Amino acid sequence: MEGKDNSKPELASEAVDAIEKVVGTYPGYRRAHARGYVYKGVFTPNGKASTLTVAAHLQDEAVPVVIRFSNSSPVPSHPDAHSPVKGMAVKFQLPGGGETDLITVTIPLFFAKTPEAFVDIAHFIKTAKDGFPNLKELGGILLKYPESKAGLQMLKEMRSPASFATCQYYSIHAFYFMNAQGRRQAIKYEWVPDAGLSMLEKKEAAEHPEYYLEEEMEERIKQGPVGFKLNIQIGGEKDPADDPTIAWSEDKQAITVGHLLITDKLESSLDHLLFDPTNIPEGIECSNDPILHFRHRAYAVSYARRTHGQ
Ligand code: HEM
Repeated sequence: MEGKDNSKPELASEAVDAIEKVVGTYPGYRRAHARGYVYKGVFTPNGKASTLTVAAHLQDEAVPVVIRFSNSSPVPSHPDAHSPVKGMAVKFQLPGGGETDLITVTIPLFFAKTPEAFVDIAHFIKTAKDGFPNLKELGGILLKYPESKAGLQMLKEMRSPASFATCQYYSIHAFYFMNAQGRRQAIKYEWVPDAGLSMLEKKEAAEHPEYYLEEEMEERIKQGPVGFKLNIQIGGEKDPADDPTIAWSEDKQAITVGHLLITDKLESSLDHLLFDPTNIPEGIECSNDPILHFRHRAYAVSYARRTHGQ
């Protein structure tokens, strides 16, 4: 796939090495978002995306999905409250065969604009507490990468959620929808929880059991399926499609294109699934965001290591 990621081939391994250098190596685990729980469910599109894209899972047929909720920390034993940013990775089975992935997190911005900046920032981290970088140390980096300020500030202010089911999740990156006439439209994705938003104060989260989010989901699913709306934000002329450090203007209406129901937990958090943000079907294209394309390579490095006993 042609992308705007022109970074040197070895940078993907360097990025994963840099994470391992800060936090250590945990064989068999993902090098980021190490602790996660896998569920299954059904996604039902409502047809509203069909004028914008021919993507098969966004037409009118419900499709099976696998969902992995995760803590963003690269340390699998890290308590839930210590890594407030959460991930939601969804694998859709396409009608007619094949799969596509949509990976989202509870923060709308990323702190690095390029793969080189990500690796440089990772090298800048000299100490970590509980496996997490000391954000105060990152002050110097803002002089070099002023565009990182908004993302780092947001990271600092994040609170842990009451539940994986009470967060809004963002794709951060833009993608292009392509319709039957070949028209291209930049979009971003958001999962909006049926249960509404609910976050915990820092002190409150620290008083919860270490892995309260797994237990909470277990109880919640016993009461019935957990739902999310899939919304798309339509990019305007002033919304950059290739820069993950800049949020799109909030003033436009999101369009709901479908609904997800999560029904059951699947076995094993130490799963061998690979979610790849560039794994997209006909009718969707990656934007030129270099981080988006770089993730394809970095995730392959992490996947190869964790599935080969490293
Ligand atoms: C330079 C930028 C980034 C690097 C180097 C990076 C690195 C990684 C790595 C190594 C993994 C583990 C992959 C695996 O073993 O399967 C991972 C997982 C993940 N990343 Fe990133 N990441 C980056 C940016 C992002 C961004 C912008 C998002 C926002 C959506 C994101 C969200 C996630 C999520 C949700 C997972 C867990 C996926 C799963 O459940 O399998 N990452 N990342």
